[in-house]
Amino acid sequence: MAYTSSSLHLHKHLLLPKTTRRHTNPSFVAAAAKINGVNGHSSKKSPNGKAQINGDGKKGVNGSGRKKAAAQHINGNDRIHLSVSTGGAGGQDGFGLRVAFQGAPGAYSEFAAKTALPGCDTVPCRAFADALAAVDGGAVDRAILPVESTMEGTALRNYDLLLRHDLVVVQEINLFVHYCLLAMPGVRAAEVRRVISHPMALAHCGRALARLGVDREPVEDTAGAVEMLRSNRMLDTAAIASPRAADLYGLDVLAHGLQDESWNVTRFLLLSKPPSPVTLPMDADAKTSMVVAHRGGSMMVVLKVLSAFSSRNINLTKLEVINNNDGGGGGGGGAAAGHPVMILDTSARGAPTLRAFPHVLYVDCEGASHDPRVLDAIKEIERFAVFVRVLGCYAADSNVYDLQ
Ligand SMILES: O=C(O)C(=O)Cc1ccccc1
Repeated sequence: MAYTSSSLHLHKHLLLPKTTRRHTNPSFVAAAAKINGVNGHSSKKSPNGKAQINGDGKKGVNGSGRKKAAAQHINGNDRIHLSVSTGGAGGQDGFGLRVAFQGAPGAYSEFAAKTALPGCDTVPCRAFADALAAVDGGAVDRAILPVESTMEGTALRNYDLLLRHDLVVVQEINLFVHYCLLAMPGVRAAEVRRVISHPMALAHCGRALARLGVDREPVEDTAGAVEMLRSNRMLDTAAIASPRAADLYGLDVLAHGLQDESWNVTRFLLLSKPPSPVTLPMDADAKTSMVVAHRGGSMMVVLKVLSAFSSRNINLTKLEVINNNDGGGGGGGGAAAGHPVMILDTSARGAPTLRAFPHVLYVDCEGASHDPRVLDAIKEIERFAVFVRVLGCYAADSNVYDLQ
């Protein structure tokens, strides 16, 4: 992406306040662990009443409300898995829904989809753009998209894709991403010359790969890398993917926990065609995501946006500043010549139009989009912004779900 951005929020303590971490094993039976302290290092174990991940897509496979306890050790953090009950991460099962994801079966995005809607049927797509086109065109009911990670901040390319479509955010899912190094059965670590994976996975494991002294090659997705190893019987190449992918494709795990940071969480958004098919429970904590386009002078605009929310006591969970061509000095992360952000404007009567904006903010706030305080804040922002589009209003979920 040619433009630059600066993330004012995406550090782990702001991304995931008061985190509850929930574990799902490959058959999606969940257990939960509550981590007090946000970075996973100081995990104070505390029982948590309920977790909500269903079995492997079949009704009634898990134990409703049954409590379980177990301990495991990853990256030096002891955690306790506590309880199991029905329902997806957002309390929905998703039976009968088709969810498009990018990658081959076993990709992290597929796990995220199954965590959100355990009963859904997942539909693999070659590219994220294909997944979004599938939901836009009505071929599937939802698409799942990774939009930010604790290690790399906002996935700007995926935000770009999201903004070009008339889709709404219906759910958020935070997934703990645990990377393994996988190879064909019998291959030893010393024989590996090259590692293939999704670019994000390669970036997240940069230090480990440098230590191994191997070449890196990006491919479409983590599970696709595993599939490629298997079908081409590659003996000098390893893939970075999940332990679940190792099981699924019958590969050996050469190393666990390859990520450079032990706390590696990716946030995914579940998207649907508007209007949102999800009704928020009355007592749900909600979040609203929006994009704000403005004329430049980012820092002043940022201050005004902050004031619109803070004067109404509304908390922000994300504020990302994008500037592409203001010649340097636009604030945030600086500026660089590049392409404007293309946003589909669905507000006007008639066909939605794709509009180009050089200065954009991505904002997530606490509260529902119909909450009078949030509505007022948006009205205030509209007085100085060029364009505001609400991307969705959904239940806030600060849990971090974990594959075992
Ligand atoms: O390649 C995958 O498995 C994906 O789903 C994309 C991805 C890659 C790394 C972290 C999170 C999502």
